[in-house]
Amino acid sequence: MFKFWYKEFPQYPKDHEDFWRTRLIAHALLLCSTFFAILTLLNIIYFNHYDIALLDFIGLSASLAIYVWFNKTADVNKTAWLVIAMICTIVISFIISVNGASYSLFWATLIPPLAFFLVGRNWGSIFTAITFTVCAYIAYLHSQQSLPTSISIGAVFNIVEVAIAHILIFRFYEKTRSCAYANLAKKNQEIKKIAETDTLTQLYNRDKFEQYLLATLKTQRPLAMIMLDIDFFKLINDTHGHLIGDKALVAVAERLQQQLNSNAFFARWGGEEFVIILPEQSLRQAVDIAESLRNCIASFPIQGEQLTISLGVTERQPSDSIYNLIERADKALYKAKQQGRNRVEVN
Ligand SMILES: Nc1nc2c(ncn2[C@@H]2O[C@H](COP(=O)(O)OP(=O)(O)OP(=O)(O)O)[C@@H](O)[C@H]2O)c(=O)[nH]1
Repeated sequence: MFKFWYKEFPQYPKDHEDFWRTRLIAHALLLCSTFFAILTLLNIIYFNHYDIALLDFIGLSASLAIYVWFNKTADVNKTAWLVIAMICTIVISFIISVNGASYSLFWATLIPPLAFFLVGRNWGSIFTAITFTVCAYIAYLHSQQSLPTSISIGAVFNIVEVAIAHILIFRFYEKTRSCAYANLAKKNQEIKKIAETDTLTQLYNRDKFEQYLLATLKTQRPLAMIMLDIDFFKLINDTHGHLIGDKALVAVAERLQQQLNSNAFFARWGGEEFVIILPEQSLRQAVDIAESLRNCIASFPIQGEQLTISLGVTERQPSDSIYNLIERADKALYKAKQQGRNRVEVN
């Protein structure tokens, strides 16, 4: 039973902004259902108020239906709206049904924290204003009609002041919370980018490449891989120095990137070696792409030197692990180097 109510939503992990919202929705719906179930039974068995029992039963069915829908769709935003609308209706109808008895007005104080957290600061302000306006209006009617449980006109002003204070405090609180989450999400994005990017070329780095390849291999879809290396790169460093060598590496990476289409996953393997994953491509197609890459480097000088690259190509076999695949591409590259460089070889 509790597993059902406290279902984990994998799309909202602990560091996700909506993690605690999913918890609050589950708790609110659990409380509403329990509350309505008890009231339905009490009204049938103890008070014999069948019409009120029917309303409570409708409340019970609504909270259960919302929960089932929430479990199915995991749509936090829409469910948050349904929950806050339901709870506001319950609170307002309770206040009206007991003709604004002073104890009932305290229940209105539940609305600001719930509404601000569930539907944000603008709608939170509106829900709070509506609920407290109803309270103030009822208090005002009492003062006009001089009912036995009459609330003074001063109480009306107090309710309005409390409403404004609630709105201001909860707006501030909600703004602080949402800004903190937005900053955290931005920083997490930046850290993720740094962790997966090669600082020199701005391509993906080897860690990211291995993660990507591992995930792609799990899909059982065809793919081809190219491993390439700049020929005699040591000479560039020795002749022009490492800074020019760095510039040449960046220029090679940019030129190759321009040649590849957006489906290709291009990463720096390390040093002057690069790797490319070509999803949904056969060996034949990958060899054509490798030839076009070889050509685009060999056609124009870079940093005043005519560079060339050697490339090894392989395609995925059904039983491949990440290591088999890399090993075959590496062997093909070794063959290209052995056979004279500036060429494409297959394994
Ligand atoms: N400038 C610069 N050089 C690098 C970088 N990473 C590796 N290298 C250099 O790349 C060179 C690679 O040399 P080798 O492994 O001997 O290979 P090569 O000279 O390219 O010869 P072949 O691969 O056999 O064609 C070394 O001089 C490394 O210092 C880098 O980030 N920047």
